[in-house]
Amino acid sequence: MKYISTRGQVAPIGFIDAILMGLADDGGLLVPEQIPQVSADTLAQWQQLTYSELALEIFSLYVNGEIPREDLKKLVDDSYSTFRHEEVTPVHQLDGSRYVLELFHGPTFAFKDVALQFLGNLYAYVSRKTDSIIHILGATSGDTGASAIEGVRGKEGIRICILHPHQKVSKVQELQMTTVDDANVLNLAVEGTFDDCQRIIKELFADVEFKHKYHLRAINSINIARILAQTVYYFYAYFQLAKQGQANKISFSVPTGNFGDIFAGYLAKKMGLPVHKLILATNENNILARFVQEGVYQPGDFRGTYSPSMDIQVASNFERYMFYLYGEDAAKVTSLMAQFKAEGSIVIEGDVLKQVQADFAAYSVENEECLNTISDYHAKYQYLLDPHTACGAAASDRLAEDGEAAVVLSTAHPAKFDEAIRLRQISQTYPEPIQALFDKPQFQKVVGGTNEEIQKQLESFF
Ligand SMILES: Cc1ncc(COP(=O)(O)O)c(C=O)c1O
Ligand SMILES: N[C@@H](CCOP(=O)(O)O)C(=O)O
Repeated sequence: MKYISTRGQVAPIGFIDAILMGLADDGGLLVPEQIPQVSADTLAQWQQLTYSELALEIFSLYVNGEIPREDLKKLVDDSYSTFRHEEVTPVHQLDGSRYVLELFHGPTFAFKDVALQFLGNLYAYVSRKTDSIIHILGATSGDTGASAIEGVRGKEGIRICILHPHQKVSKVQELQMTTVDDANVLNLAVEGTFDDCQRIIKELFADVEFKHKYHLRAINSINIARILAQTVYYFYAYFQLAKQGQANKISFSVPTGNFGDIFAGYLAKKMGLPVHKLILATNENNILARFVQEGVYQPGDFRGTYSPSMDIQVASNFERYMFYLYGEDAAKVTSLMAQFKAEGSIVIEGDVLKQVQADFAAYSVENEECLNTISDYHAKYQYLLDPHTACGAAASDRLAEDGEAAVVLSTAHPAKFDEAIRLRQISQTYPEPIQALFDKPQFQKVVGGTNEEIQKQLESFF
């Protein structure tokens, strides 16, 4: 298995090189040269596996022997032993057709832990085996940062710098990142939005000389390892429902911002997982929902919402989807991305738009509807949704079809977003690790949003 760039200007590289490269050196995103196909027989065999066993099988398809199987098994076992639930990502049934796939049982109470516990251990492994310097640079709207820091804090040979939008993440998210006192962690609070943070890091990664000089590595979903690790829970959830005889028509509703999580579902489907429908749920920052509905990909005005981790306009993984939508035509992707840079929009129509609408259904959830969904589910199912998951649930309810088993991906624990929950007079008890954060000192630098300023910070930290 080799990895190629969506822009076609990187010679095929192996798994470890792809992880280390992060953003492709030609500015594109890395994808597998061929998507491995999983047969019906293999699916049947995988159905009885534990989460870790399943992850090992799926990763093996992509690692292709570059990491000995026993080492890969240890990496996987170590990564998922930190989860509080023995099933890692359990499926919770709400009623006869509604399910919640709980992805928040990892150390930082968000779905990011599923991939970032693994990627943190993988980086430590690669650093030991290949003597590579690992200097991680990431951007976060709140969850990736906390989770990535947790994955590598205190690890020898690794340093991590995370940019987050100053005062635009929840209090718990901010505390999770900034109360970490390990010397290998630097938190920069940027005066701007998540899109500013993401643009800055992408521009720094695209400066290949700077990237190589400072050994910059990615932990965002531009790194293909993130996507691969996130495919596993789609398979796992499918198997849990199949055991209940619910495998005929399964839809997944995915709270979406950077398009990484739902792209992992798309990849799982391309591998052969029988997914009926992928529902793309956005908040009021609804560029992606508008794209699916109307074929226009064009950022609107930034909206601060109750689901701040999805307050994203320009979605990283959109480019990976374009690559497959246009039949793996790297030249077409390159020209579309150049057009987006120059004109600020991409418009598609006709059969291509029909294909998008066959691949995804989409719905954007307004602030009030998000809160209503939290109240409704709490009253009806005695189940507390976080506001991101509530967007997924609202979209799922809106687009559900008869005879469908509807799985909503629960991407965060409600305790991370108590600001929104309190607006509906619902009180919750914080889990102990979250409560403990409020007594700790914080470490962060507030910085302006210019590349030069960030570059200077990195030069003195790395
Ligand atoms: C809680 C939560 N839900 C949903 C999302 C959106 O996921 P993605 O960016 O992969 O689309 C994020 C951020 O990534 C998040 O932190
Ligand atoms: N919502 C994310 C934004 C970054 O997304 P990623 O999946 O590319 O890391 C966050 O919480 O930081």
